[in-house]
Amino acid sequence: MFILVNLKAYPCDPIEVATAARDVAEASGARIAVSPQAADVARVADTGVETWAQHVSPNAHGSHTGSTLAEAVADNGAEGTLINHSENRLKLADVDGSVRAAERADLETIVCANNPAQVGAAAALGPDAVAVEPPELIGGDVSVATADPGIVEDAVAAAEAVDPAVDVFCGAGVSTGEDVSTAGDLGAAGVLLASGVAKADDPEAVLEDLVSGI
Ligand SMILES: O=C[C@H](O)COP(=O)(O)O
Repeated sequence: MFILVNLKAYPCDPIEVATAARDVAEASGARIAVSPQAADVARVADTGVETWAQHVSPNAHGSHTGSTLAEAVADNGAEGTLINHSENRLKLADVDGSVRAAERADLETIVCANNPAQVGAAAALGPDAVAVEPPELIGGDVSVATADPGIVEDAVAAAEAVDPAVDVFCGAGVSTGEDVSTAGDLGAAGVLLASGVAKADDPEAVLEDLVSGI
């Protein structure tokens, strides 16, 4: 199980979380990555933790003010990128363009989706993985795998029907090792989480609990 921590725009210290994630990953052997704000990618990557961007733009180099180039985040240490999110919704053509941009820059990709139908559409674009996240459960206290296990199972089936090579993650409300374990039992290859770590008083303790569920 891959644990990907999205820091969103929370007012946490990205280096504190990155250092904790690096240490827990090294001690446990678990795969843990941190996805900071674009401006923090380089210094988070400098900690040695696996680092992901929160977004890359569909465009390549050129006259594109305000874009986040896949090549730029890769050059600054990112190994992968999220694409699309309930909080940063893209048109399908832009999701496709961003997956292609990430491929050009050798970034691993996870496309977020709100439901199994979107998972199928996203899987057809050939990312490495898709993440199903019911918007109403994001930022809450109850894990998607507990509140709506059927959506995880249906997402796994939807991706499998389109492209069995595309892994399925789940996210929303994940904060404990038991949540990780339950997600794995439902067929998820990993979890995407944010508030459980980014808003924690002790991020390292939460990460240690999360890896206990792998
Ligand atoms: O990208 C992460 C997800 O939106 C989950 O967020 P959450 O763990 O705060 O529910």
